[in-house]
Amino acid sequence: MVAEVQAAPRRLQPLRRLVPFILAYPVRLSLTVLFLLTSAITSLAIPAALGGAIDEGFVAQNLDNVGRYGWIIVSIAALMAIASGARFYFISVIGERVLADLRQAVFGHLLALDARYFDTNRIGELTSRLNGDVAVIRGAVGSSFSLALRSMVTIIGALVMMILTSPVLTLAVVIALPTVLVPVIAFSRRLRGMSRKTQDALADLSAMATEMLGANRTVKAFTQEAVQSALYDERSEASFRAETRRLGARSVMVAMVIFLGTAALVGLVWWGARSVFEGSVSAGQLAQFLVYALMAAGALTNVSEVLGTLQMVAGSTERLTEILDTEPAIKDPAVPVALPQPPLGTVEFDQVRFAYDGNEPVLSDISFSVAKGQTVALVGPSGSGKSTALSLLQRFYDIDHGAIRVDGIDIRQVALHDLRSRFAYVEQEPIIFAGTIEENILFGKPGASRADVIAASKAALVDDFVSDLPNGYDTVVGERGVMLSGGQKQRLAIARAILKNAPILLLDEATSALDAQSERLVQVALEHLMEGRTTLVIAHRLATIRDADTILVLEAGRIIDQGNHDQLVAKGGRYAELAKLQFRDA
Ligand SMILES: Nc1ncnc2c1ncn2[C@@H]1O[C@H](COP(=O)(O)OP(=O)(O)OP(=O)(O)O)[C@@H](O)[C@H]1O
Repeated sequence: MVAEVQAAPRRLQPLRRLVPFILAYPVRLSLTVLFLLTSAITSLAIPAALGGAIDEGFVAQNLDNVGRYGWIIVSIAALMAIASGARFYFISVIGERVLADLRQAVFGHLLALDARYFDTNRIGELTSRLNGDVAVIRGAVGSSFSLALRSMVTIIGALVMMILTSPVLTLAVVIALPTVLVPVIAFSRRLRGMSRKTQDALADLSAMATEMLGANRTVKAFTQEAVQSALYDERSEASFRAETRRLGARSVMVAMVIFLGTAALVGLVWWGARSVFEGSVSAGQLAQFLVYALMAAGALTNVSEVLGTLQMVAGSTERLTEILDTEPAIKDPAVPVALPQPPLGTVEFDQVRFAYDGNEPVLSDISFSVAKGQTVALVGPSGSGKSTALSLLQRFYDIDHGAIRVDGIDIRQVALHDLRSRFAYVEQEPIIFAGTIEENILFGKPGASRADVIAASKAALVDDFVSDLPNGYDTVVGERGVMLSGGQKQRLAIARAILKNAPILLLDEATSALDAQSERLVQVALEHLMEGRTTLVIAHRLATIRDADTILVLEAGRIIDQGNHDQLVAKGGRYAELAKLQFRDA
C-alpha cells in the first residue's frame, strides 16, 4: 500500500525495468526498428506523392502524371504494407518473449524467497501478480509499445515534412498546438494514480477467489457460500467502481483531444485556404500539408491513449519488480562449507533462541543433540514450539541466538541446497500435488528411475493400492490428492521421503488416528523409512515415543525434561500427565 502512494510521482519510470528484458534480444529488436522506420518513412512518402499528383496532374490537367503518381503511390503502399506486417510480427514476438522471461524470473524468484515472506504475503495476491500483471504487460508490450514508437516516429517525420512543405503553415500549427497539448498533459497526470489502484483492487479480488476456491469444502461445510459470495461481489463492485472512474477520466481525455484537434484543424484549413488564395502556397502543397498535419494529430491522439495504457503497464511492472527486488532473508553463505561426505547424520541444537518477527521467544535456551541413527521424540502441548524446531533445523527461519549444527557444521555456513538435501521431511498433513502418483513420489528425487519409484512404493506400502488403480502409477490424484484416503496420502508422502533417501528424517506425526488397519500400514511404512536414519519426530503416538531413544518434553518453548519413556514415567510429573492426555492409544 505504501508503494501505491509512491506510484504517482514515479510515473512511467518502472517501465525502465523492462528495458534489460527487451535488450536481451538485439537481433529481433534491430529488425523491429528497421521495419518500424521503413513503415514510417513509406507512410510519410505517400502524401508527398499525393501533393505531386494534385499539382502536376489535377491542377495541370495531365492524366499521364496522375497515372504515374498512382503507380508510385501503389509501389510505396506495397512496401509500407510489408514493413508494417513485419513490424507487427517482430514487436509482438518480442512482447511475448519479454513476458515469458519476466514471468519465469518472477516465479523463480518467488520460490527462492524465505518462509517469513510467505507468512506475511497472501499467496493469492502473489499469483495474481504472476498472472494478472503479466497479462496487463502482455496486452501492452506488443500493441502499445509498438503504437507509441510508431506514433513518435510519425510525429517527428510528419513535422519535418510539414516544415519542408510549408514553413508558414507549420508556424501556425506550432502556435496552435499548446491549446491541444496543455489540457491533455494535465489530464493524463490525473490518470496516473488511478491505474495502480485498479490493479490493487483486482489483485485483492483474485486473491480471495484463489483462497475460497481452494477451500471450497470448508466453505460448504460452514455454509459460507452466500456470505463469501456477497463479500466477493462487494470487492468486485469496488474494483468495478475504481475501473469506471479510470475509464471516465480517460474518456474525458479522449473527447477533449477529439474536440480540440478538430477545432485546430478547421482553423488550419482556413489559414491554408487564405495562403492558397494569396498564392504563397500551391493547392497540392496545402493538401499534402493537411495530410501530414492529420497524420501528426492522429499520432498525437494515439500517444495520449497509449500514455494511459503505459501508466497501467508501469503499475504492473512495478508490482512485479517489487517481487524481483525482494531479497530472500535466508540465503546461501558467501563461502559455503561442505557437509561431510558420507553424511554423519547428527543434529545439535546449542542454546537456541528464536522469536517470530521480534515477538516473545517461541523457543528459548534449547540444547540437545541427536547421534547418528538415534530417534529423538519432541513432545509437548500445542504451541510449545515443536514444529518451529523442525522449521529452524531446515533453516526456514534464522535463529536469534545460539547455533544449530548438522554433522557438526553450523547450518548458516552450509549452502541451502546441501543442507536441505540432508533431510527427508514428512509433514503432518502431507502435501500431495495435482499430478500422477509417480510424479508425486518423484518429487523426492526428480529423475529417479521407475524401478526406484516402485521400490520406494513397496517399502511405503503404496504399491498395494496403486496396483488396484486402473492407471497404476499414472493415476492422477486430483488437487491436493483429493482422490486418496488420509492413510494413502501419508504413505505416498513416506514413499517420497524413502525415494529421497536422506540421512536425517524429520517427521511430524499426524495428530488424528486413522482406523486400525490404515494406522498399521502407515506404521509399517514409517518403520521402513526410519531404518538406518537419524530421526527427529514430533510424536503424537505412544508407540513412537516408547521406541524413541530420547524424549524431549517441551513447554512454552523450553525443554522441561528429557529421558526415555520409562525414565520419564518413573519420574512422574509433567511427562506422565502429558502421556495421559496427549498421546493416542495411551
Ligand atoms: N509462521 C509463524 N509466524 C508467527 N508465529 C508463529 C508461526 N508459526 C508458529 N507460530 C507461533 O509459535 C508458537 C509455537 O508454534 P509451533 O507450531 O512451533 O508449536 P507446536 O508445538 O508445533 O504446536 P502444535 O502441536 O499445535 O503443532 C505458537 O505460539 C504459534 O502461534
